[in-house]
Amino acid sequence: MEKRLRIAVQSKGRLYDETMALFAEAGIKLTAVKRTLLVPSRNFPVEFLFLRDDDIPGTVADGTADLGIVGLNEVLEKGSAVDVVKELGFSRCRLSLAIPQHIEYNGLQWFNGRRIATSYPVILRKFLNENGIRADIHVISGSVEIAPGIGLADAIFDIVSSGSTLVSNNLEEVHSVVESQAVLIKGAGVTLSDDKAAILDELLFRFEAVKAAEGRKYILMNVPRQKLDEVLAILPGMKSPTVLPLANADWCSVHSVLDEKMFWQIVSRLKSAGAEGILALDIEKMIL
Ligand SMILES: Nc1ncnc2c1ncn2[C@@H]1O[C@H](COP(=O)(O)OP(=O)(O)OP(=O)(O)O)[C@@H](O)[C@H]1O
Ligand SMILES: O=P(O)(O)OC[C@H]1O[C@H](OP(=O)(O)OP(=O)(O)O)[C@H](O)[C@@H]1O
Ligand SMILES: [Mg+2]
Repeated sequence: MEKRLRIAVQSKGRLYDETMALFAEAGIKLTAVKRTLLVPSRNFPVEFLFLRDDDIPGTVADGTADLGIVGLNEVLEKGSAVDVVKELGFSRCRLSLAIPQHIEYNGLQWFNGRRIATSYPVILRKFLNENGIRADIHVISGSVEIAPGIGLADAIFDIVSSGSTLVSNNLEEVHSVVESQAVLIKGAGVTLSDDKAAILDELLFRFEAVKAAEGRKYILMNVPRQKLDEVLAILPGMKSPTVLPLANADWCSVHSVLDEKMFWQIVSRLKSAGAEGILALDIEKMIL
């Protein structure tokens, strides 16, 4: 039987969409089986094991899945024997301590003797121990941010991203403990078979190509030959911009790749230097 790399992914929730989008951009398609736990790809030797995110680190650690995609926060909380193979750059958030607004906060000592509600007791306990804080940890599995408002706790330790959940619950972030993002994990110290290692290499190669293209634009413009040097001096090309002749010999077409942010910084300079018909196109993949 053909070897497939088994990857545990979240079945639904915040990680699901971006995880599936990453595989789609990497050209990896699923067979159209809905509501199945184990779904093979129809064009790449992987199969997806759809799970709740809490179960992903353990499933990878015990070898049921070869790889997993999960938030680093869950990896740290579960303490499972897994290694991070690659940081994937999405679902960025942090685990932070937050207290009711308008409380006079005098630093971490404030937490001494307080009750802190959280779904991440392991990470919190470790942090408190390291900082010599003795506090009560009250474990709840969801809606942590309402705990202070209903008198269940004095403070919370929870996921923060934009901070809007805290604001709408009259809470203030006072200390960020862990930065998290989605990560690709494998069993700690596990050596994959040659077949599976080759599939993982190809997967990582494709993820790199997708990532390299993110935030980059392919730009094209028409430039009078006389102004070519001036325009080229403005462009920070990957290596060197491509210059192509046009039907009108006085003009040429200049192509380059640049950061989207950079595009806005230089577009008016390119125009003033004589460039016309400037186009900026999305890049789907980029192999460096
Ligand atoms: N607001 C946010 N912004 C960015 N990333 C987030 C945010 N909230 C959570 N995450 C990340 O996404 C992961 C999954 O969040 P989600 O809310 O889907 O988890 P869940 O409710 O525990 O899901 P499951 O049903 O699979 O157990 C979190 O562990 C965290 O890494
Ligand atoms: O800082 P913010 O941008 O507001 O994000 C933080 C919130 O996002 C997550 O909840 P989510 O929205 O996934 O809802 P949930 O409580 O159902 O998990 C997390 O549990 C926080 O409450
Ligand atoms: Mg969960």
